[in-house]
Amino acid sequence: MNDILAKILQTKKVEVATARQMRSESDLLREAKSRKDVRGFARALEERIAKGKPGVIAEIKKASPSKGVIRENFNPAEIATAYAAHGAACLSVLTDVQYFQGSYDYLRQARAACSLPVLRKDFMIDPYQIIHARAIGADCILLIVAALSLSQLKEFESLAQELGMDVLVEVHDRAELETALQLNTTLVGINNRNLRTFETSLQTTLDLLPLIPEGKRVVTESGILTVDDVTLMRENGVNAFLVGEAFMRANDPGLALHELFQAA
Ligand SMILES: O=C(O)c1ccccc1NCC(=O)[C@H](O)[C@H](O)COP(=O)(O)O
Repeated sequence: MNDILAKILQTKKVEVATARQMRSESDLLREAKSRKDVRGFARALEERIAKGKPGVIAEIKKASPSKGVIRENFNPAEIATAYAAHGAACLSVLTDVQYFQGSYDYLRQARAACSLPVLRKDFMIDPYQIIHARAIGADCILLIVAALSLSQLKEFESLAQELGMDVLVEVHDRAELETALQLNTTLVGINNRNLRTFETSLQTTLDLLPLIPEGKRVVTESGILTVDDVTLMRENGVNAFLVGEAFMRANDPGLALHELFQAA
């Protein structure tokens, strides 16, 4: 097994320790709290879905551990503008540098280019990163159950919500889902990709769906590549999607979004 997740989490520890030396948490918190520009992430998804449309979280990702470099011609502001013009509800921007070739600046640039709410897609292991997410403009953070204890999940969720952000809690199996359901957030991401083996199957979403209570919003994540994939999910009552690679490989990511979801 290639335990990339363990390696990523180790890198994050070093990253956070270094960042703390450069800037204190209390200083960063002042900046995060002074921003009054949170955009409602969950609300934007719900508004689309209430109109009978799919709620698409369109991802901006240059590279990934499973695929290497996905997109050479990479301009986050242009991509964000194209996604917004073609009906995305929200954006997801990878900010991890080492494994995804992401950047905080990419998040800033994408958010400044449109009015969509933005998910900071990263590996949260420390409150410092959550405060930092808001300081750079994020409207939502990702909490990966496989990476955190229940007490960390609850602490990080509270902090994010205090700062006005939404939380997308991500699971891959039944045990993780049981943990995730102990949080307040309505947004439950089912990652079809096993983060340790990279194996991706939409069956993961279909298997966990019946275990999700009313009031939660399921977001199917990873491996949505074709119109048939979207149709399968919609037929099973899944209305929120997080899609990266299918758009990032296209010449025109906005057009790719339109083509993938126009019939849905
Ligand atoms: O994408 C990877 O290789 C990966 C490896 C390890 C941890 C996370 C990883 N990806 C993050 C994601 O969850 C995806 O970027 C996101 O769900 C979109 O997936 P896709 O549409 O398949 O690009």
